[in-house]
Amino acid sequence: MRERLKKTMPSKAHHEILTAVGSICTQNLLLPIALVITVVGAVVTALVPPLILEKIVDGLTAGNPMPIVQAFSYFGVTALAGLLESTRESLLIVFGQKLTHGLRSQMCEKLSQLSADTLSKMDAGTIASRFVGDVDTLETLFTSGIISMFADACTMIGIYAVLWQKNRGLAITLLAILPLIALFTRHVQKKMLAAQMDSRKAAARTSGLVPETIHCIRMIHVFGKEGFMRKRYDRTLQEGYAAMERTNFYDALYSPVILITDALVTGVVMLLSASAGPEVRMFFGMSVGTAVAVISYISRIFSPIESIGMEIQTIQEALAGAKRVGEFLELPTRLETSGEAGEKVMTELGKASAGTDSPVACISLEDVSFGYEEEKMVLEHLSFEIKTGEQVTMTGRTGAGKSTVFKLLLGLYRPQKGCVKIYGQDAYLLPDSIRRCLFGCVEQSFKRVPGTVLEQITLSDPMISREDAVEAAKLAGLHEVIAGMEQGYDTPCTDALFSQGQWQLLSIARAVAAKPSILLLDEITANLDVGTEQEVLYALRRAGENRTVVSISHRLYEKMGGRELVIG
Ligand SMILES: Nc1ncnc2c1ncn2[C@@H]1O[C@H](COP(=O)(O)OP(=O)(O)OP(=O)(O)O)[C@@H](O)[C@H]1O
Repeated sequence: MRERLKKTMPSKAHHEILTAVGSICTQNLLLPIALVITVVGAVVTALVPPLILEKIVDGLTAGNPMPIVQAFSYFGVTALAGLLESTRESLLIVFGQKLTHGLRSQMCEKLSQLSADTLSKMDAGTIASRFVGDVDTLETLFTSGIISMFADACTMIGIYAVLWQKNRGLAITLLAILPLIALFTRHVQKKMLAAQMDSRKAAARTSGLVPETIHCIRMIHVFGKEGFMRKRYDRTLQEGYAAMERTNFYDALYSPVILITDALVTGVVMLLSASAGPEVRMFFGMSVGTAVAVISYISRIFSPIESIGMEIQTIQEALAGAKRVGEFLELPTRLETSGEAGEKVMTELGKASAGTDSPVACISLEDVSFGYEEEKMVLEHLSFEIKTGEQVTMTGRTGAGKSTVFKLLLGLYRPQKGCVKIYGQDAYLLPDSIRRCLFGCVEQSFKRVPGTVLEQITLSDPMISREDAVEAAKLAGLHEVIAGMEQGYDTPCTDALFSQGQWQLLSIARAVAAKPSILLLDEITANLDVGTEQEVLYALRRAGENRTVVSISHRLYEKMGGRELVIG
């Protein structure tokens, strides 16, 4: 199994998972200790009842009276074995829950550390399936998979040791059969892994289609693409069913083969033990009591093998999920941010707002070259400076990289060459808290978050008070509209609440609520008619006072005023 684990998981992903599980175990140290005690205890106590039964039956066949103490101890040990087993199951559930909770917390932390570059290459469905299905299968790997398999292996070894003492002929027969069963098990294991991997891939594709469909639902209806989408769903679902059927086939094949072998071995051993030949009896002969115990043990040695077959399926499925969680945990994170750079920016910002002359430009790009992919550069050798309080409009052909410049200013990406500086510090290294004080962004369309109108403006940031939000809405010219609603700022936000222009005003309110010193405006009037555009421009003029404003606009340069900066 370890070999399989190595083959199916790249070593670094493997290491990430083991580290995560290790730290969860260390935080809840008592739990794994109690688990080991109950697992071993359940295995040992389960071995004892057939031995007591053997003594009772041998005594009875010798004509002795029923030994009450032995009868009670038989029931007592059987009850204890059951109790330990159910305690083990309960502890496994608690352990599994701690594991999923701990893993999801670590994954959430990882998600917040991922760079925009990494995130933009992943689709929402893939990330969601890592957090939901894959983590659940990882829980199964440790609870119903590895731990159960360990318990079953201990049971098998224990039973084999007892059988070796009781009936050497049977022990040797089993020794000959077990490698064949192991080979058969391994064959089934390989086939199942392949089917499970296909099944998980198909499941991930199907779950990725759901958010994609919701995102594009209007376009799908407008262009009548329902049939096309249905066929895509059908295709991935069919792939999933086919892979699942292959898994079910091997699952259905495995159990009967093991059960038939169990029956055959029991029958043959009983026939041989009843054989008249003294050589055969030397190996297979036994008392009636031993025969009762041996029958009980034979069925018990086969049932863990059968369970191991079931556990193979669980482990195969879980390994595929574990591999994906491990790959997620090893994704490259953003570079560490620098508190020192943040402090320096705040000092310069203080000087700038006090009107003190500073040699440091608010924004500077120094010979910047950047491409989302190494071989396809979007910006090459770009240099410019923007001073505090300047109003700059970036123009240039479509695809020249204007929006990309914004992403670099926001520190979402780092250029391959050159440096992007905000008040003299590398934009990529600025802590998020500083970035929120520095930048307010307005995009072409408003990105609504679940919640009230107030939450659209504050984004639940504890640093932005209700008063700040109201002030921001007044500046954007939207206060009267919001105040006129029945629940005012506490109105739950829906798509129908505002018109296109009003959404953009709300976007301006969101951008200025944290009182940033720089406003970044990306084609914010692109979707508006002339009347609404005018209204948004008035709001922008108010919002832009005493701020550095950098806007992207194909057609508004004349209306926005300020300096033109041609990109590309
Ligand atoms: N996340 C991304 N991954 C890969 N390539 C991207 C990504 N975002 C943008 N690009 C590419 O970068 C180039 C510049 O895009 P960008 O949006 O910066 O241009 P733009 O000047 O703002 O264009 P427009 O005026 O049409 O909005 C385009 O070729 C685009 O395909």
